[in-house]
Amino acid sequence: MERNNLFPVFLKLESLDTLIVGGGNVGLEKLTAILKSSPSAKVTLVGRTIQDAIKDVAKAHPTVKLYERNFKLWDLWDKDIVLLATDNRSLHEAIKKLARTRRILTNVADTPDLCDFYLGSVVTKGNLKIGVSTNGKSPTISKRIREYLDEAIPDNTNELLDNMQKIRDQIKGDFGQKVKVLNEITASWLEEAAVVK
Ligand SMILES: C[C@@]1(CC(=O)O)C2=NC(=C\c3[nH]c(c(CCC(=O)O)c3CC(=O)O)Cc3[nH]c(c(CC(=O)O)c3CCC(=O)O)/C=C3\N/C(=C\2)[C@@H](CCC(=O)O)[C@]3(C)CC(=O)O)/[C@H]1CCC(=O)O
Ligand SMILES: NC(=O)c1ccc[n+]([C@@H]2O[C@H](COP(=O)([O-])OP(=O)(O)OC[C@H]3O[C@@H](n4cnc5c(N)ncnc54)[C@H](O)[C@@H]3O)[C@@H](O)[C@H]2O)c1
Repeated sequence: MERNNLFPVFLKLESLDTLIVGGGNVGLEKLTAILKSSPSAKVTLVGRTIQDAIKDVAKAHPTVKLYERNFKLWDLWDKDIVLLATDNRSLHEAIKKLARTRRILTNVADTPDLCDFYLGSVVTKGNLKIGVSTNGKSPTISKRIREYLDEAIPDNTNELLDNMQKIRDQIKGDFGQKVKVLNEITASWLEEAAVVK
């Protein structure tokens, strides 16, 4: 069976610098996806033209900066992550090459072959976050799995995490003992979840 070899990570976009090139529908989609998970992400968006909807989003998010002009080489200089969302494929190929020489991780809209990483569908319940990837096979199925998990995972999951954190801070003893206790008290949670299922 084929398998998904992508390595998932959860980025702290408040302390990284992200560049989006393109101020159209796809630029808006990428910006919205980022801010939904990370409302204080530091994002610079450069677009020859920028949709009003993007301008509205930027007004509500002070960490988003907009530049209504063509992409310039120096836009890459202080960036960690780049998302390309223009309607110009050869521009995307050229920027991707430049970004690679600077070791900047790049996502290229509609061009999985040029992507260093993909965005995923995201389920969030308080501190719990689940990222879904179909390896680029079907973004629609990613979305459906997100909807399924969103329904299936109880809204009070964050209380469970808060309680576990308290218990984790209170348990004394060596590391091995602590891990044993934490596993024992959560074993029943898994059984209960199985019963509900
Ligand atoms: C998760 C999400 C995040 C986001 O981007 O916001 C995302 N796509 C979403 C939705 C979505 N995108 C598209 C449709 C229309 C139906 C369809 O085409 O299938 C729908 C569904 C809808 O909107 O209902 C069009 C599309 N997308 C890609 C291509 C190109 C290609 O596959 O070649 C085309 C064809 C364009 C064309 O043909 O013109 C490629 C990618 N899209 C990915 C992510 C990456 C793989 C994720 C994975 O592994 O599953 C990857 C590889 C790159 C990337 O973008 O990082 C978001 C779900 C949000 C949610 O949870 O609601
Ligand atoms: N809109 C969608 O949902 C969708 C779906 C599938 C595929 N696509 C494809 O994705 C691409 C982008 O789609 P879109 O709807 O966002 O297009 P769009 O025309 O709305 O936006 C393109 C953006 O790129 C900007 N741009 C072009 N050249 C630039 C440059 N040199 N520097 C800076 N900005 C520049 C434009 O000013 C504009 O803001 C297209 O190739 C489209 O075919 C879009």
